[in-house]
Amino acid sequence: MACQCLPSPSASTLKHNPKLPYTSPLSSLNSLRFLSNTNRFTTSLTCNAFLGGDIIIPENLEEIPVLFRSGFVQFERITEDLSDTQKWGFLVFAGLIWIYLTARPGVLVGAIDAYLLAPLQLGLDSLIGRRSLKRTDFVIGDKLGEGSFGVVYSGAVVPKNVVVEEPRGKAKTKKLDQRFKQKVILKKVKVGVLGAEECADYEEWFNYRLSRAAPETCAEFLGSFVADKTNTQFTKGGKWLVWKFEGDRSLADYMKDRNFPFNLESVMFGQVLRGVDSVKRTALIIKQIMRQIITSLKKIHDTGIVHRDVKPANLVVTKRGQIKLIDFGAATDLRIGKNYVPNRGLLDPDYCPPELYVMPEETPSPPPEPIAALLSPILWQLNSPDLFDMYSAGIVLLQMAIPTLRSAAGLKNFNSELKAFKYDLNKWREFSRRLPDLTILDLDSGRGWDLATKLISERGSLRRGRLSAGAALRHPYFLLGGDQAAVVLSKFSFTRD
Ligand SMILES: Nc1ncnc2c1ncn2[C@@H]1O[C@H](COP(=O)(O)OP(=O)(O)OP(=O)(O)O)[C@@H](O)[C@H]1O
Repeated sequence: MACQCLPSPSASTLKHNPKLPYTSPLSSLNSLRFLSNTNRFTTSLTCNAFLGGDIIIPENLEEIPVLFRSGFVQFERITEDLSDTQKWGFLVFAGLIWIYLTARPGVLVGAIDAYLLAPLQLGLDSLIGRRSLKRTDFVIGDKLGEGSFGVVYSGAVVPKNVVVEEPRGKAKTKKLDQRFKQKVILKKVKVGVLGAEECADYEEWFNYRLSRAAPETCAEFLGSFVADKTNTQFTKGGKWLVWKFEGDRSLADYMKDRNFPFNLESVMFGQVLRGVDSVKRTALIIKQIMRQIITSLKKIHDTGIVHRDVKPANLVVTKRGQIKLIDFGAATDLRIGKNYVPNRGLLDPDYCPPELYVMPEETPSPPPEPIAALLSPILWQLNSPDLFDMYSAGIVLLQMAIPTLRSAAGLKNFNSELKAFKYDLNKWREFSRRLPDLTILDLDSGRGWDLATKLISERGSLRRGRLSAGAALRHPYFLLGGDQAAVVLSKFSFTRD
């Protein structure tokens, strides 16, 4: 029961000697040894830290948890020939290495993901046939959009018992009928466009990576295929990426509606918020949307990924009121330097922060992946690349809260004024000629406005100067969780308006 360095007073001694627990940190720690087997072990180590004495070997190793026990025995074996000072030096060094490897963006977790989880995912996907999608598995519906490297279509999975006729003549797409239940989104990668295939490969890589690291933040990725023949829809050799259909409309679509944000109220909260005035309802809906956006950004930033194209058109709203990030074609993984090309700014100018790039322009091209990964915590600490997305999130907040900024022209005017005021939002407020309606942001002593000023700003000489996603979620704006309460209440309510 006892360890070698300390006398071991029995529990009753401690009880009958009122002085003992208070006489010294050592004796109080000593008394803790009786609380549990685990405590006995860890406390013995700790009290020696107070004493600067020997590392102790508990007499009864059976009584400490297996993991600790084997670690302890290993440690003793390795450090057998070292002096006490060297042993402590060794421990401190190991602690620092641990802190470094687990600091953002997570070298250790990244290595586990790259060398263990990714091959495992590949193996499992191959087993269940997810990596062997083919052209005939899908029907293509309407065109939804077109970006620089791909054209996006709605579509559906062809059920096993259904035979689909190929569209003839000019009818390039099919109307999706009742037979096709499982809706999907397909992105056709442009053939013959410089860099298109490379961008598509990156987008695929990011989708697989996020499906392991933070699946709830983005649209579910189903995989890719290469067309095996040419017809009205397909070009032989052309690549297609496929996602689960997550929702009819993006946040941009909802914001175009004059009824915004009330058109999202039932989606977000399951019902119309009764007994709350319209200004407060507006504020609650916007807060819930912002909370979801910033929570997702925190999760992807924790894995070292910066999205670089955060905007309402890239946020899909699901039927259950979840906001999902899409379009990772411009994303970069700064843990290993994936899709990071110095001097390449890719973002929509309306949402782009003044620094234009995630890293300072003088940052060199990344070294080979393992070395880049080892250096990434330093790079991340020095440059905080995640703050790039936080600026865009700030613009989304302003657009939702200030109706005149929701139109393309209104946003452009705002951006040129802000630039003239050197990205100082308070100056813009004071001197803007357009007298913006800031009612929503000024509620609760201006918490929303305060958050906006801390997201929309220059980076400053230390390259901080803006709130990270984690810090933003701790901002007083989010601390009053009325929106969260409404979400929780909606889960208990069965009435839907
Ligand atoms: N998983 C999804 N579920 C529902 N809708 C989606 C999904 N993915 C994309 N969309 C819809 O398709 C549109 C285009 O998608 P996406 O932004 O990925 O394409 P893009 O070619 O990169 O377009 P752009 O460059 O113009 O943003 C989105 O605005 C959205 O409306």
